[in-house]
Amino acid sequence: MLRLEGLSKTYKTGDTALADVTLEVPKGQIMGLIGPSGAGKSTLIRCINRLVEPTAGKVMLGDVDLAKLGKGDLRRQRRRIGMIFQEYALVERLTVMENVLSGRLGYVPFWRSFMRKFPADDIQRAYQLLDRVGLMEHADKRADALSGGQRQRVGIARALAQDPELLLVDEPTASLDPKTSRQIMRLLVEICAESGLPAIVNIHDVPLAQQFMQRIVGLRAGRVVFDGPPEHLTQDALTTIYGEEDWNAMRKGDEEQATAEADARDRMAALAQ
Ligand SMILES: Nc1ncnc2c1ncn2[C@@H]1O[C@H](COP(=O)(O)OP(=O)(O)OP(=O)(O)O)[C@@H](O)[C@H]1O
Repeated sequence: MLRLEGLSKTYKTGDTALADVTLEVPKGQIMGLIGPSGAGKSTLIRCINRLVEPTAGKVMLGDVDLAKLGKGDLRRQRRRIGMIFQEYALVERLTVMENVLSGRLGYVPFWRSFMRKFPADDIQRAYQLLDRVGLMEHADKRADALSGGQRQRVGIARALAQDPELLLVDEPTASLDPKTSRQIMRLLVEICAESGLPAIVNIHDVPLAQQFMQRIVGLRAGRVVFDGPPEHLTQDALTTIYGEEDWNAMRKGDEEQATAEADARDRMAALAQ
């Protein structure tokens, strides 16, 4: 379980990116983080793994306050947090299997990782994970030979290989088409439910968040202005999060995109006949 208590961040420039955020993500819950550009979503995720140093507050992962740790302890504790990124962050010239095994690097001694000698248990687990994300037959391919959706599946398997207690997911579908985005979201939701992992997903796409997240937290100017299930995310709530003008513009953009997708589908269907 993750608990943030009074988490705040003011950058040296004087920008207050997070102001007194308190929330809890229980085991197995997948929480979507939404909000306009500059609301503090990335800062929140980065304060949890301390890529950004919080100005105040606690980041409790189980009994440990990550915000308090010195460098050595932090390095060890970071193993407990799996990260999944928008741009996948794979090593392109390594195989899918090697990329998944790299999730174990925090656990194996340096010489073993240097020689790429991973324990048999790690290799067996990596195969299980590849099977789980539907990439078993691609294990020996180089990462740069995969599609975007397949790369993100590798990213998910690598994060899980770490045996994390928390997943932090930063715009996992921003580089993917709508259908692949939904497949990736479904996979993430299933995995969190199966393994009891709590997850925070930074997500720009509101309809996608509404479709897949069990809980949505809306940030505006560094503060939590909405926290509830997707069905409570009414037009009023969205206006509170995004502001009247921005929300209308976003909605219009979504409608245009949906019309364009439907149009493309119709044309493909006509061509197929
Ligand atoms: N390194 C930095 N130095 C100074 N200010 C920063 C830094 N990073 C972010 N900020 C500021 O903190 C605020 C929150 O930024 P953050 O990137 O967390 O928002 P976000 O919700 O993730 O935005 P986006 O959706 O555009 O990625 C913004 O006002 C931003 O200008």
